[in-house]
This record gives sequence, structure tokens and C-alpha cells, in this order.
Amino acid sequence: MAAPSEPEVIRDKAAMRAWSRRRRAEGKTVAFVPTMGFLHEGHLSLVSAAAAACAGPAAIVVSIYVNPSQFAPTEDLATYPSDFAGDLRKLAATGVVAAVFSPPDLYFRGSARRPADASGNGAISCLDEAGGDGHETWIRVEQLEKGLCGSSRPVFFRGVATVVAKLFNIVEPDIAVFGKKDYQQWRIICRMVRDLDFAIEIIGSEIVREADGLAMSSRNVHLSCGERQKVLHLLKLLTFIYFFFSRSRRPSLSGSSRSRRSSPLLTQPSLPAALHSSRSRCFLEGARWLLLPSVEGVAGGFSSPPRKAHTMAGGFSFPPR
Ligand SMILES: Nc1ncnc2c1ncn2[C@@H]1O[C@H](COP(=O)(O)OP(=O)(O)OP(=O)(O)O)[C@@H](O)[C@H]1O
Ligand SMILES: CC(C)(CO)[C@@H](O)C(=O)[O-]
Ligand code: BAL
Repeated sequence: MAAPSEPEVIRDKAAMRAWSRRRRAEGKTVAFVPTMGFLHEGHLSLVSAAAAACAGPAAIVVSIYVNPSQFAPTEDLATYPSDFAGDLRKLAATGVVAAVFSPPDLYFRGSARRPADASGNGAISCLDEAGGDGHETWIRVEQLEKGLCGSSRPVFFRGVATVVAKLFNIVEPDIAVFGKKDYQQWRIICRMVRDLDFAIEIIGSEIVREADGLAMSSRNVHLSCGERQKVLHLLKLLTFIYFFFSRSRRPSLSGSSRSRRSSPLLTQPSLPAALHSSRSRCFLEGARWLLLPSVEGVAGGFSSPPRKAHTMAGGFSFPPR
């Protein structure tokens, strides 16, 4: 990549929107990478994908915002890792990021915000249980948010879809890039953009992994050595199941409309037909049951479970890379 150059840091919504409009008036494509910060090579690969997707002159914007509305009060908002100065250095080193949008807060909190209790432990999101005249407008992608991460994190995808829509309205990008590590999230954003007529091209970018195969993820810093080993075992098992079924069963299993209806996520054409069969579902269910103690062991080891399924699975997606 090119020589380091400092991105402009923008904190204000109106200033961000004005910045994007100026760039577009100059004939640039505004390409957007939303993140929650504590950046690693996975995030930087999205920046490269954004640069590659712009045919002509580009204005690349990265947002760094830990969105409270995707965290339930039982989750880890308070301990989410951050290193803003380090993030800026990494983005500057890419030489292609023109602006970093890092707002202090994107929500109207209202007067009914729940106060901290005597021990100082108030609800830390979902928007501190906002009510009254606080934020009350939500986007739900009703079918795709069911299952997988949606099962263990009940407010997660509602918060993601809502904040991404807010960010799209503020940044007004032409292109936005999301990682396939968060596969369900990527599919949900694509569906929201289609259903609500956002004039934005969504790009899904491939998973970047550590040398041992674990998908890079900001929260990996919270994993102990033992937890990491358990996650890697799970990743190996899933990879084995994938290859076993995709090689030996695929030809006879495609085109079953009945099984394709069972989960909206599994109807994406990029997923192997093998995984739609009732037989492979039984196998996966059995494996999940056998592995549950180790998965729960990993989840229980964190200060604020539940964790995301993809982190448990080492960022496994279909097909594995
Ligand atoms: N290893 C990776 N490969 C590709 N994309 C990634 C990777 N890690 C994160 N991304 C993408 O970067 C974007 C921002 O993600 P985020 O800031 O939540 O980081 P994260 O590493 O996914 O954090 P977390 O540990 O909370 O999942 C998302 O679109 C996500 O899918
Ligand atoms: C898309 C996102 C930035 C919304 O907060 C977040 O869920 C993430 O980083 O994957
Ligand atoms: N990359 C997903 C963000 C989250 O887990 O909240």
C-alpha cells in the first residue's frame, strides 16, 4: 500500500455528511468500512477491498463506533477492547483512508434512562433500557435474524441493522464493505439494503485468519490459551464435517425445496447443498451436542457471556478458507 497519510478524524454527524457530499461533488466514490475499532488485519483487508472496489478516484471512510444498541445488558459492552490511537496509526499506514468517523454517541437517550443501582451496576445497554423520549425506532430483518447468533444475542441484529442504517444515512456511501466472518450480519445488511432501497453497493470480504487458523477478531484478546485450543478443535471439526458432506453427499442433495425452506440463511446459493440435507443436519446437531461442554466452557470463561457463535467456531464459514 501507499505511504502513510493521516486520515481526518470526524466526530460530528453533520460534518461527516458534509464531508461525504463534498467528496462526491469532486467526482469521488465514497467507500465505507464500518467497525467497532481495536483494528487488526481483518479490518485492514476490508479497507483494501473498499479501495479495490472503487473504479476511479476514491474517498475511503472507516467508522469506529462501539454501538451500544447491539449489546444486551448481560453482554460485554463495558469490556469491549479499544485502542483509538493504535487504530489511527494502522489506518494511516494503509495510505488510502481519507476519514475516520468516530462519534461520541449516535443515539437520543431520553429522560427515562435507567439510573445505576446501588452497586453502581446499571443496565449497560440495550441503550440502558431506553424508554420515554429516548431512541425507539428499530430495523428488524425478521427472518434472517432468526437462529445462529440471533439465538444467543436477542437484540444483536436489531441493533446492527439499526446502527448500520443510521451510519448509511450519515456517511451516505456509494459502497460499503462487511466481513464474511460475520456471515449472518453480512447477509442481513444485504437484505436490509435491498428491502429498504438504499442506493449502496454492499461488498462481502473474505475471512482473514491467524497463522493457527483462528479467524482474526477483536475479542480474541480475551481468549486464554486453553480457550483458544478449544475453539481451534471446534473449527477443525466443522471443517471436517464440511468436507465430508460437501464431497460425498452434494450430488444427491441439491434442489430439495422442503429443506431449503427450513433456514433462510441456508438458502444462500454460496452454501453447499450438502448442508441442507436432514442427514447432515442430524450429524451437525450430534456434533454440536458432543461439543457443547467445551463450547460452554469457552463461553463461561469470559467475563460477560454469551459470546457469538462465530467466535466459538473460530470464524468458520461455508466454504472454509
Ligand atoms: N478476520 C476477519 N476477516 C474479515 N473481516 C473481518 C474480520 N474480523 C472482522 N471483520 C469485519 O470487520 C467489520 C468490523 O468488525 P468488528 O469491528 O466487530 O471487529 P471484529 O474483529 O469482528 O470484532 P468482534 O471480536 O467483536 O467480532 C465487520 O464487517 C467484520 O465482519
Ligand atoms: C457492523 C458493525 C460496525 C455495527 O456496529 C458491527 O456489528 C461490526 O463491527 O461488525
Ligand atoms: N463483529 C460483530 C460485532 C459484535 O459482536 O458486536
